[in-house]
Amino acid sequence: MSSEPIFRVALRGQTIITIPRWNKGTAFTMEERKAFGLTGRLPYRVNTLDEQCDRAYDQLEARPEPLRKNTFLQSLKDQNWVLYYALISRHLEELTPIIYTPTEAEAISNYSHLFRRSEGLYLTFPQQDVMEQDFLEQTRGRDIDLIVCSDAEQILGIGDQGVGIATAKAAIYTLLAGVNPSKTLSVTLDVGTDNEELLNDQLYVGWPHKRVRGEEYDQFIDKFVQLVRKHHPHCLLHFEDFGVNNAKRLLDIYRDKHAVFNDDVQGTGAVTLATVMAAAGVTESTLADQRIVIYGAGTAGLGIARQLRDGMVTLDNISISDANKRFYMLDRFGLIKESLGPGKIRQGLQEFVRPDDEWEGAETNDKGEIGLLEVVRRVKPTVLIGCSTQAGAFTEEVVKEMEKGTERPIILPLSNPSKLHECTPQNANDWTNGKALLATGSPFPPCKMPNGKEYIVAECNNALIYPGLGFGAIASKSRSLTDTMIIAGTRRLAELAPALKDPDDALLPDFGNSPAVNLEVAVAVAQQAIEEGTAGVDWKKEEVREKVKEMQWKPIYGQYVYDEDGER
Ligand SMILES: NC(=O)c1ccc[n+]([C@@H]2O[C@H](COP(=O)([O-])OP(=O)(O)OC[C@H]3O[C@@H](n4cnc5c(N)ncnc54)[C@H](O)[C@@H]3O)[C@@H](O)[C@H]2O)c1
Ligand SMILES: O=C(O)C[C@H](O)C(=O)O
Ligand SMILES: [Mg+2]
Repeated sequence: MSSEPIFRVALRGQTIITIPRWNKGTAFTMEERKAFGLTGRLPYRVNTLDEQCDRAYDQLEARPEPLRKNTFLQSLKDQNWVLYYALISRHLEELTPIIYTPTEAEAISNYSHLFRRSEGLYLTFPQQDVMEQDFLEQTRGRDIDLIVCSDAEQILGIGDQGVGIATAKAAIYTLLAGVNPSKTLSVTLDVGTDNEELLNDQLYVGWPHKRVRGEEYDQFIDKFVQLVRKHHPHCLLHFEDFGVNNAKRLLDIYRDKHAVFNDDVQGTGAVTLATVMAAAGVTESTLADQRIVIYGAGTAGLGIARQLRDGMVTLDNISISDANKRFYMLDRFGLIKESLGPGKIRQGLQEFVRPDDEWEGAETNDKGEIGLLEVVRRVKPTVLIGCSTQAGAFTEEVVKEMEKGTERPIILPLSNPSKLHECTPQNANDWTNGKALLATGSPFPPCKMPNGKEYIVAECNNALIYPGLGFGAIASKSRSLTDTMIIAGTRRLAELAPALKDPDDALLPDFGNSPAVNLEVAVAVAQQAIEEGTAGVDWKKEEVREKVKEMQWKPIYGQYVYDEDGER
């Protein structure tokens, strides 16, 4: 007996082949073609999904530039979801960087010029009087598990792009965790842009207006969040690439009221904690043993600091104030120290401010600021993390200075896309004679070690964990995604680090294994949710894995039966 799922579908003819959720193209069987009025709409030959993947892959390979591949895959997604996800799943390591980081950054910065077809929901500030109608137009009667939203103010490291990103992040949830794409919604919250180039571009498709800020902005966001809460109280609401003054602030406002998740704060914090845990395993030290310098104290920098700090408190049993002392944060005014004053010390950073007397006699610039080299010289960090968007900030001098103070420097240049990395892994490897333990935000090829061997550079990108964190919460019908659920997922990821078996191996599992890794994370998160009473299911601990697996959407077609009362 076939285990193929059966779908009862109420659409026929031209309609069914133009809806990507239902379209099978040449894979509609002869029986389906007859039942759905398709015999004359398709050429004779019935293809398997494998054959369709081979054809699409050949077409893709005919396009040499990554951006053209991205455009091709975008149109495939507009035509046929199963084929799109099946194709990418079969070439995961090659094609994830095409639909996601780093190529997606290029696609987003060219969004208005590459624009072909709209995707998801666009909520625009001047049209907010019809926000609820627009929202219901796309969600009425739908069972929504996940909403990914962005106001596109700080897209990766490329800044204010007006519109973009939410759709790529949602696709990764499906690809790597198995979130059903028909139960997701990507939302662009268009509140304008301060990007002059876009404002002056006749072809810019977003609202050509300066960004709305302050109370008006907050009211707009609140109106949207209240709609989500009213119509889909159980869905996970994922915030992506909001600006530094909004990301953490909005998370704090809404996290007690709904299951919300900020990927740049929490996802980045989690994947970085797992990486540092694995590196500490290699150096046979604890988290609390580390001296950590974070260069770039914005959304990601603060999220990482807090997550690593909470990791020390939970896993190493030290007090919060002791843990805070392990951190040295730098931003555009150099080291974050007391005398910078509140104007330069952002909300949330107070816990990590260094006392001035600790820095007496330090080398400063003419404004009294203490730079990275001096901090590294004095602190002798064991961990150096970059999330500053400043390409090349980890210079040879800085890295060599770090190497003098620690045997295995843990260096994580996390700024995306690739061209914004604080240093290349190969440079860090060369400058430390192969001693550095490395992970980067975007994919990089392996480093050549001085002994001729290759060192695999782990990809410390939140995509290795956020799909699993989110799916764990969705599957267990959790009312919130708590810090303890995030720690549970992070610990599971850290346990899977290849470096724990072989210290010369990568600090994180390979991206090619990311679906299996995200499943492990989702199971750990769901188990934790059940244990702490956040979950809305009453599964026994030992059945969680099977239940989570059963809920995963897979890119296979299934069999269609025509039914007037069926799905649309
Ligand atoms: N690897 C990942 O998973 C991951 C996740 C999130 C963000 N990121 C990357 O991290 C970078 C920052 O993202 P964000 O959302 O935190 O942006 P952000 O704008 O909130 O933070 C960037 C910070 O860097 C600071 N900065 C700018 N110039 C500096 C300088 N010369 N010296 C020191 N600090 C400087 C800014 O003042 C700001 O505080 C981006 O490139 C983003 O792609 C990576
Ligand atoms: O999008 C990514 O690749 C990771 C992260 O969310 C970022 O903003 O850089
Ligand atoms: Mg992001």
